[in-house]
Amino acid sequence: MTTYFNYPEPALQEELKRIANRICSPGKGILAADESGPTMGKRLADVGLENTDENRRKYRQLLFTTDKSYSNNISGIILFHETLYQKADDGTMFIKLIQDAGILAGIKVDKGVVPLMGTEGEGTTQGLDDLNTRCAQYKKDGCDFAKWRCVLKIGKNTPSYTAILENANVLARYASICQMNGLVPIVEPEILPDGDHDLERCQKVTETVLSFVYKALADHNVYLEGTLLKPNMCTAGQSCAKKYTPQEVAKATATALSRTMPPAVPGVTFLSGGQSEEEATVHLDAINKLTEVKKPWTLTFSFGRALQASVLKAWAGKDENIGAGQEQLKGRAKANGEASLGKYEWGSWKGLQGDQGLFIKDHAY
Ligand SMILES: O=P(O)(O)OC[C@H]1O[C@](O)(COP(=O)(O)O)[C@@H](O)[C@@H]1O
Repeated sequence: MTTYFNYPEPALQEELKRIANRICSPGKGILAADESGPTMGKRLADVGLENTDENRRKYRQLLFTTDKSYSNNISGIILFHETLYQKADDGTMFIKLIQDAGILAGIKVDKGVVPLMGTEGEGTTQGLDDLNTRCAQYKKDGCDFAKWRCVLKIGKNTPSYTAILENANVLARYASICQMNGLVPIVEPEILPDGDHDLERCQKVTETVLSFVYKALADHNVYLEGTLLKPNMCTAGQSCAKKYTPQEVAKATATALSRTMPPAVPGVTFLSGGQSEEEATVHLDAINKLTEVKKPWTLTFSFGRALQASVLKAWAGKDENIGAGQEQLKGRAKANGEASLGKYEWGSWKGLQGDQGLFIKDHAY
């Protein structure tokens, strides 16, 4: 084994670091609006709408025509391929609306989860084959960062060594291809909340998974200052009888990160993973308020469901409700922005969806 390797050229390092640090601007986080077609179909069905191109476009238009003040709390938006090339009613490209609001555009580049043979229902994420070409095009088309999601399951025998190793490696390979093309990779090894495991088990699995991820990133010469991590918060399984306080969740989460994640990484952008909107905000706030564990990174949000559930409910597919939906987006984004600074007053913005859980069983895809 040789220990010789190169980091990216200085100009590329600067570019990647600049993007990652901008996403981590104080009081800001990411709106994950990158739901794939089938996932968006479920969201639209919840408000009685058909999963058509036009309904998806109209919903995303609502998000991106929110008045620019939402950029006080949103530094980046993750898009799905289709959305990147869609336009508003007046012909303006969505990506232009996003950039004009001072927000960075990101793109989901994975192509979904496929089964891993010989495992107990585990999977890996595909999409590497043409990734280099796609990343080069996305950069040209205005994207500054990318996202790739892997899923791991907690069970008696899972996650298996096979799944942990394979998912860490595919994330590292994805990250290196993104960086070669000037895109900051958001590395997302999501440990699903399904199951009756307790908080400690989730913390231990998170520590193991993240230690493999950072070993793989090192093995692939990934430039850590130009990456972001999108992990699950450490919570007990959805069907665990024992309930934990936000402070306990915060301590488990911060401890798991402090044991595995290098300080060179600028930030953590948590996924919401089926928590209610308010629960995800309170947990993020508790993590930032915690003082007893070292946290040398920005700790913020990259929520999908927990930023959009109230928006969808307020909109309900009706033009006259567009403004009401946008108010929900601004309110929740502001609450999460405060939480990313540890300054959220719990319960001060319940939104329409508030405490209602957003859990989807086996949310592989
Ligand atoms: O199943 P899909 O369509 O890939 O969506 C998965 C979703 O999971 C996320 O990674 C995290 O979303 P949540 O915050 O709702 O857990 C989103 O970015 C993405 O939209």
